[in-house]
Amino acid sequence: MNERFKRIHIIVLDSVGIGEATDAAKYGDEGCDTLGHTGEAMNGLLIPHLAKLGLSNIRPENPIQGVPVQQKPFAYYTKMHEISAGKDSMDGHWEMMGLPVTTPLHTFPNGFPDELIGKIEAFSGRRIIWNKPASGTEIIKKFGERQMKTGELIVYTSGDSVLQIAAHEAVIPLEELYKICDYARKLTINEPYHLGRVIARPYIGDSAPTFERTANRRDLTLVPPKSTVLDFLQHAGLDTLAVGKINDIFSGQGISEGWHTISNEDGMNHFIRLLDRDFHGLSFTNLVDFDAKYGHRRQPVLFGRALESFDRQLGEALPKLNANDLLMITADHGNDPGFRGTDHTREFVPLLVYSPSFTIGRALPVRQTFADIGATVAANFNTEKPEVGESFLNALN
Ligand SMILES: O=P(O)(O)O[C@H]1O[C@H](CO)[C@@H](O)[C@H]1O
Ligand SMILES: [Mn+2]
Ligand SMILES: [Mn+2]
Repeated sequence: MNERFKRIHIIVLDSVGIGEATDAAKYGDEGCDTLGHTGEAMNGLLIPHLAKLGLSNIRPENPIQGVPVQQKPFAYYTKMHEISAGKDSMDGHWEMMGLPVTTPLHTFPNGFPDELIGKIEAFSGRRIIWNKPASGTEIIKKFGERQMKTGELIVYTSGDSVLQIAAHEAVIPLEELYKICDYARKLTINEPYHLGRVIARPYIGDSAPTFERTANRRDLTLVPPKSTVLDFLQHAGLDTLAVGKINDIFSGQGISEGWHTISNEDGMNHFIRLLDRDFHGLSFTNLVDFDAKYGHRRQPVLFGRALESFDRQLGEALPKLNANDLLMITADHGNDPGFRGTDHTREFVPLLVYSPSFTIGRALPVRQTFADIGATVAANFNTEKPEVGESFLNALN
């Protein structure tokens, strides 16, 4: 096979956007800027490896605080528009793999219809409480102790297309929670629901102040309705290795091996171990703590510290890359911890593209869709091409 890189690695910094998208107003998100506001809250971010790759070069007119614009960046750098009709993880990741989500998924700002709730109650034999938007950590503080007594299911949603069920692990065993979520998933695939995800949200603890969500979270997405670049790679006999929630996001489609992780640190350790493995194809890693632990919680300083920790681990990973490796660092949407509300924000996402085979990095034109990533991967491995997306492989010298 005549290919440029033997291994391509994509790392998705979940929700690390780089400033409002041109269509941010449509989402009520004017003024959002995840990286900018995080840099300000930190009085400067200490992320020397991302800096050297050229993170601030993406917007030299408004550099991220603490991240100097480089004279000689190591990576090709740019930002990407999202064309999907939503700003959730599924939209972002599917689009990266050549399948933008053009029919908007439905959201339920007033809660789910009685018909659906009734069916889940009948199936589970448990009553449902709340059934409105909420922050997941707040809702277990509010209703967790009650759930421990009654065994009711806490159902909540958000600005995303999600139905989430919070359940204390000692009251509603994991296996039972997963079964209920599976059932809810089947009911909500088609119209009138067309829901992006059902998420199992288990937690532990004795009382409200000690409640803690566990890594047994499971995201049940939709099966991609068409093949993605992951499928094309798999059909071509290449490895498609998924770290973190990638496997869930694609419902396992086109993924040869997948591993759940418990934290960003665990995800990066896993990625670093994969670099020691002689595989042929794609590694695809999602680091969700930025989003789940800090973005939705609107904690800019903790968000910033998580970026600094990531950067330290990136420093361990970079020397393990060789000339046959291509690394792309990007994000799936924004989630500005300095913004109002608790939802994702419609932003440009950064794209840093690095290989030790490059002599120097340069600016790439702003990408019109995240699908350019998938198109580039497909071009590199000479597989079937996605319908959407333009490869930038030839721009990399
Ligand atoms: O508040 P928590 O439970 O973290 O939920 C958040 O996580 C969901 C999935 O990313 C989002 O839709 C938002 O609701
Ligand atoms: Mn996400
Ligand atoms: Mn999120």
